[in-house]
Amino acid sequence: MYEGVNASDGIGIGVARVAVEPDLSFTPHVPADAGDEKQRYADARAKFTEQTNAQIERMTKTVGEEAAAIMGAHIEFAEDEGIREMVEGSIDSGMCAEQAVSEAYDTYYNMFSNMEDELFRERAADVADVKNGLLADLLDKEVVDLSTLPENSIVVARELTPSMTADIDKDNVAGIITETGGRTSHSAIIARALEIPAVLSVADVTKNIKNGDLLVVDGTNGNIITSPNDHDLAHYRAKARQFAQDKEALEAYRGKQTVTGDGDSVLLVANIGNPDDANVAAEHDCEGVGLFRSEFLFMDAKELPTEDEQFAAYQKVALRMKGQPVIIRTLDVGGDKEIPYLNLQKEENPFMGYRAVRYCLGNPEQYKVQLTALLRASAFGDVKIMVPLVTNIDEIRQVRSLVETCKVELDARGVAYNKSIQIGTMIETPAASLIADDLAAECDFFSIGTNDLIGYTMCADRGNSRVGYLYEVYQPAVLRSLRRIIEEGNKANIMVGMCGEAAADPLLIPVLISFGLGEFSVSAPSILRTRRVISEWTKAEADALTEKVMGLKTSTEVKAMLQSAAR
Ligand SMILES: C=C(OP(=O)(O)O)C(=O)O
Repeated sequence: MYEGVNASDGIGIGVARVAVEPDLSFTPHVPADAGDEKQRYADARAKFTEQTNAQIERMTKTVGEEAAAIMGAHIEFAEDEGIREMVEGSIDSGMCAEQAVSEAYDTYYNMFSNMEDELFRERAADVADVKNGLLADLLDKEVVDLSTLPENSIVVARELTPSMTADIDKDNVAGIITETGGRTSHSAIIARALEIPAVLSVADVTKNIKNGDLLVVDGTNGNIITSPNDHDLAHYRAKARQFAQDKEALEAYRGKQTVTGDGDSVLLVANIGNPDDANVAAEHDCEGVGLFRSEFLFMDAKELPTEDEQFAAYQKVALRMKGQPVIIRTLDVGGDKEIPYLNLQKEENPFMGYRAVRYCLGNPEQYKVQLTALLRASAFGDVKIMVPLVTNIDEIRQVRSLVETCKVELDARGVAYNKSIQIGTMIETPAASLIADDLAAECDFFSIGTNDLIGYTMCADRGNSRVGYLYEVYQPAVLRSLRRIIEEGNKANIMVGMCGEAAADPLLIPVLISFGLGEFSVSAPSILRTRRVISEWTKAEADALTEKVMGLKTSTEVKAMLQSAAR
């Protein structure tokens, strides 16, 4: 049995599929027969093309034709006549197919990556992908394709990136295990959004678990059971049934208003990462979107999305939410979110570095493209702009000034937008918490990003399990910060929401009700459960518990008291 971070609830029983990069090393040799060697190369090309065509077909259904078309370039490079002649020439002169393919594609890779034109430079990545694909076929190595997994697969990976999950077939994935990441890492957020049980931060799991191993993933408790016996299987099957029944019982909260036990309304909205997630959120009965992580649009692209591309994505969400609020966070790049084509310098301490609003304000022309797209989308719904990683008033003022410039430009273009679009800030740094009173005077709303706020307050990385005992929302320092932010926002009469994962923590919800949180933004699958927990607490009960909790001195005491009070 392995223990890890319980990142996404539920029980998954299935067979391991270890998604590691295959070892594509080979020993160059002189083939006995050049004709046979050319045939191996031809077979590898045919197999690669067939696999890529199948992938294009699947992606067309899941992510649309445009995104799927990108894969077409892979077929072009696999079948390119110039490259083919080069490979076959090398085979004729005595090279094995692996070496001939490797050298030919390396030549093209170097040629593309040294070109002036950015578009051509980007082709270099396609060339490298095709080389690896052909080598994998020649060496008979399996590349795990997450879109074609057999039923009841448990994906075992070092980490789960947004691009890996772009075409994941969630119906066939029974569980996820990764070597890195905590409850608020992006692997965890993705797993919860897909409602796949997940256990993260299990060291060396890609080495210790083998393809085909039978596994149980207990995402609720953070356990992985290897080689389960009949007794284990019966036990976990019963737990899985119970989990499904509990989920079914939550259906009673569908279509209901979100109110506390004594009838006070709060807003219950969803966190999303792409426009299609808005459909999922609506299916889970959200009351709007409290956080659209726009950086996922940028991370899934090969170059900066244009104004029209961004507008189309934001407009889609605005239309889907039919007038309900849609808070879109501007590009939150940096830290753990890398966007290779932005070519950001490597930094000693990326979480403290040139990221999020700092990067955006440092690249105002690029930022204006996003702000303009957001303004245009505001003509189609209640779109609000949210700024990440704010630490001082100047940043909010500069964003406001850029938004005003974009408005003038849109007026000149005769394009419609909401003239009084709201601009708010994430509160996710201790600095923002300490100046929450001043920020409240300059912002239309707050949304507390507890994922980062906990990390920055406690100086503890959310993905580092060795400091996991510090990375706790129940730490008194964090709770005092939350109380202060909510109080200052409420004093200024602006909406105060929370889009960090803590908003869906059933133990913390009474404390948040007592502090006066007005909006809970949670992952789509957490919506009904959060509505139920909110309905279980009256303000007076929440206040009584919170008064006791705020008198405690340690996170352990706080958690124990909240657990003993849980309904
Ligand atoms: C919601 C947050 O942002 P991220 O996308 O970094 O988790 C947060 O920090 O709470």
